[in-house]
Amino acid sequence: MEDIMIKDKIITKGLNLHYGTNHALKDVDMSIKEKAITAFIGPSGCGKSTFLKTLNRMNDLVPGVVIEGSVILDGENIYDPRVDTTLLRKKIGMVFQQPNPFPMSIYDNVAYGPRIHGIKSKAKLDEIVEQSLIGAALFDEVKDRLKKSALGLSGGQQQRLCIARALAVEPEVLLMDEPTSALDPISTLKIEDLMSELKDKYTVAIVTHNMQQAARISDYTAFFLVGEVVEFAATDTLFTRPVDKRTEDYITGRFG
Ligand SMILES: Nc1ncnc2c1ncn2[C@@H]1O[C@H](COP(=O)(O)OP(=O)(O)OP(=O)(O)O)[C@@H](O)[C@H]1O
Repeated sequence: MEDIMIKDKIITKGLNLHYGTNHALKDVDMSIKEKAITAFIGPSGCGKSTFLKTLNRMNDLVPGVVIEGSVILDGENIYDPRVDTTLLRKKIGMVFQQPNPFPMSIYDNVAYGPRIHGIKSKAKLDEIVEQSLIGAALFDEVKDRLKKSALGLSGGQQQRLCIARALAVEPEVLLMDEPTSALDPISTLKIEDLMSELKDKYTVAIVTHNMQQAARISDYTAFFLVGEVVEFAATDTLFTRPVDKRTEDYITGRFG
């Protein structure tokens, strides 16, 4: 019942991706619900990151890549040649495994995207920076040193800064590729808490190696195996009553 009422933000249909001769995604059909967290799990090399990156066309520039099928965002195929990828990536932001702040001040990191999109007013930028840092649960820790280098922050703070940087251009979807795998347990918990807050406003998709993390924070989970989605369900269902034997073997730690 619940599934019917929640809107699909992104739908993939018959999505295939080849890196040269490597068929990395095989006929992936999936729906990513609006304002929910969807997690992608599965053993190393099964295509989780590749799938995540197809959702904002980050694989386009990989030499030899061939992508077939469609990725429908709010009813429109993002692989339509008329789509402006800069605007697409404004709408669908991304956070990577290693925090990657630019070598500039905390303020300038967050203001970077809005400036590129033409915002010049200092008052407006000040407001965006503050709101984005608040949104990323970082403001209180950095409000007295906004002009200091972002590289002086801890790893966990840097990752929240990267989230603030993504939020600053007002995205609708946030893609996160193992955002906590380089962080200590306390920073990880902070990011997990933050993600639960973010889903009130944003659609979130996360790749994680950590099944407990997927079980803790996500609403839906997809289990990938060698480029295929073996099972996709509400997280509670997938972890307690998996339908496919391979899902059961994976979540009970029999392989992976
Ligand atoms: N840029 C690339 N060029 C060529 N092959 C690639 C590229 N990126 C990934 N692959 C291959 O595509 C397959 C899927 O990789 P992908 O990184 O999506 O898996 P993953 O499930 O995210 O793995 P991991 O959990 O180890 O990050 C692998 O066989 C990988 O070697």
